[in-house]
Amino acid sequence: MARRCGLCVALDAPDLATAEGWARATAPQAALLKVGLELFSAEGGAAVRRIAAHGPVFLDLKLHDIPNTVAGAIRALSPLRPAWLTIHAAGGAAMIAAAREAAEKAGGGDRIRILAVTVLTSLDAAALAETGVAGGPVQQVLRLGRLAVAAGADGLVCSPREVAPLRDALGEAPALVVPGVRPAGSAADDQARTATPEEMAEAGADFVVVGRPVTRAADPAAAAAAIARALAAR
Ligand SMILES: O=C(O)c1cc(=O)[nH]c(=O)n1[C@@H]1O[C@H](COP(=O)(O)O)[C@@H](O)[C@H]1O
Repeated sequence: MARRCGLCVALDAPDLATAEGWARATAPQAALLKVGLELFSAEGGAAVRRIAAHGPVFLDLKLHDIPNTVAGAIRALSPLRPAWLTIHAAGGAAMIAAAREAAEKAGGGDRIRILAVTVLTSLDAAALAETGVAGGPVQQVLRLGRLAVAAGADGLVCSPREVAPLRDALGEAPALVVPGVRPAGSAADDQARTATPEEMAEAGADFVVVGRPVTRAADPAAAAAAIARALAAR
């Protein structure tokens, strides 16, 4: 049976008023609302608290540091109660395990779920090779995905192209969260590994993350509704 795939709207705004306007417009279509580095850097924890009034929050800070520092950051963030929080899988098994432990200690039944970012969707094979990683994105995503799930990550962030290989390798349990999704005809922007919502339909993702195609549309509510319809029509 096909999984339900929800829309996560990336609220990448320079201020809370703009982000909250997008949240209000898109919340009826959105399974998650994402507060990322730009909004959090501008507005701090107030952004998470305010956006949480419109729907479950995915706090995307992509933590990447030594285990003790990441665990401390998660303790400090835990009063904000985001549903999901990102760390970088490249931080290694000990860092991922420390993140999971900190999330468990911080919180009851609705603890923060840890998502490990594998290979950023803005990197193509050549850009990845420049960082010293040979073998291409799929191989590296599988390597980091296996490591992260074994170390305690609840889910993974990957590009549309790696969803099917990750499901084959890791089964149904880990949540797969997929940015880089672009409706047909919309600009790729700085994303390198993309697919349309329709192409995502059967691939087995739990959430697609979409920012600019929604937030820069003339009518963000209509753009979100169109993507939600495309995801549901599988
Ligand atoms: O962790 C993420 O959400 C993320 C990981 C990744 O590899 N690529 C990626 O684009 N993202 C985020 O997903 C969103 C994509 O936004 P748009 O490119 O505007 O749709 C941004 O908020 C990015 O920070």
